[in-house]
Amino acid sequence: MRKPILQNLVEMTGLRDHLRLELSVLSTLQALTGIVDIRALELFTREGQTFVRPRTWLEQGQLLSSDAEAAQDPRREPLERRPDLQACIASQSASVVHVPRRGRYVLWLPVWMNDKVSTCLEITQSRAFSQHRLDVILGIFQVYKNYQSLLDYSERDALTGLFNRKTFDEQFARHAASAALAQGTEPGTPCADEQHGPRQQWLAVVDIDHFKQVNDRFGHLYGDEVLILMANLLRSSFRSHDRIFRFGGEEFVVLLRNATLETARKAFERFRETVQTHTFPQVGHVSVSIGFVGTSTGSPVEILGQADQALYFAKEHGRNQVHYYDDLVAAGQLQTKMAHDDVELF
Ligand SMILES: Nc1nc2c(ncn2[C@@H]2O[C@H](COP(=O)(O)OP(=O)(O)OP(=O)(O)O)[C@@H](O)[C@H]2O)c(=O)[nH]1
Repeated sequence: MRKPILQNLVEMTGLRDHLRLELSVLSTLQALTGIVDIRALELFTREGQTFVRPRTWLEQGQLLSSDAEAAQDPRREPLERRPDLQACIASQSASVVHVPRRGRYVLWLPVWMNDKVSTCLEITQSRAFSQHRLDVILGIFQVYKNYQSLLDYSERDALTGLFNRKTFDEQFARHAASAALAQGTEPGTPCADEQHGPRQQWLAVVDIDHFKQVNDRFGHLYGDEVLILMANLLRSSFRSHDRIFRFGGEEFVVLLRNATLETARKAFERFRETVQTHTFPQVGHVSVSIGFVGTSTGSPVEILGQADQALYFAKEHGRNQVHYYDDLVAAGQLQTKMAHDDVELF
């Protein structure tokens, strides 16, 4: 028996995860009669080009989702190959009914958030969309969008707009659990790249040097400004599928995905230099210290602890430096620390 729409909406707003929320709105819409296909398309940019891929889709009556990296998805295609969809996004419309082809009517619902679209729902019917049908769909879509933005708000730090520490804890614990389950096949577990060594995910802790002095000399407002500008530098220095978090205070965490050690080392070093050469209004120059480590082995607590150890080494040895935990251990400059299961670091 079909569940009443209200029941579906109640379930939808009980969720705390974007992908599950997406599945839930699609299954709510799918329950309407006459829907022949339904998908959530993800839009993303790589090296200046916009791509689209199905992230959630209907297969033999079942909704399936992929949370694999969009840039690696074999079903991705440049948006320019879908001129109708491209025109729909460019028009910034709340919804567009596509001209029927082979007796199919398609409704696109782009999800606009902070002037950007990264998701577009696509609903296909064999009949034209009546006004009543559009009203029902748009009502459900509005509930979904409101709830998405609430969820997004709770995941971000109010000052910088970066993901907050709570989000890091959730995402990183999930990543570690899936890497441990997959044992060798999932992202997070190194995969060989003959020329440049294994690719994996890297975690860096980035901390502004002597930030207390910035506050003391220029005041808290200028301190806040430095944090906002630092967040912007982070956003522009790393790729869109890397994750950046404000950990609290003047500390940030970067998760660099699918990179070799040399790429990671260069990316963090480049960021350190970018900060060093940047002029912050009134404040002038500031620097950052960075400690990083691979995330393929160890529990989240251990991984974070290792990056922190490398960061503190940088702090103790002159600041404005990048250190890789394994290098320090190999050189005998750091001792490996055993994590205790009963110690909750985050
Ligand atoms: N303006 C501003 N300051 C903050 C915020 N959160 C934390 N701080 C300040 O950040 C400073 C951190 O100081 P410390 O932990 O001593 O570190 P530091 O001065 O950066 O020195 P090192 O890390 O050792 O290089 C403190 O003065 C905090 O008050 C914030 O949201 N805004």
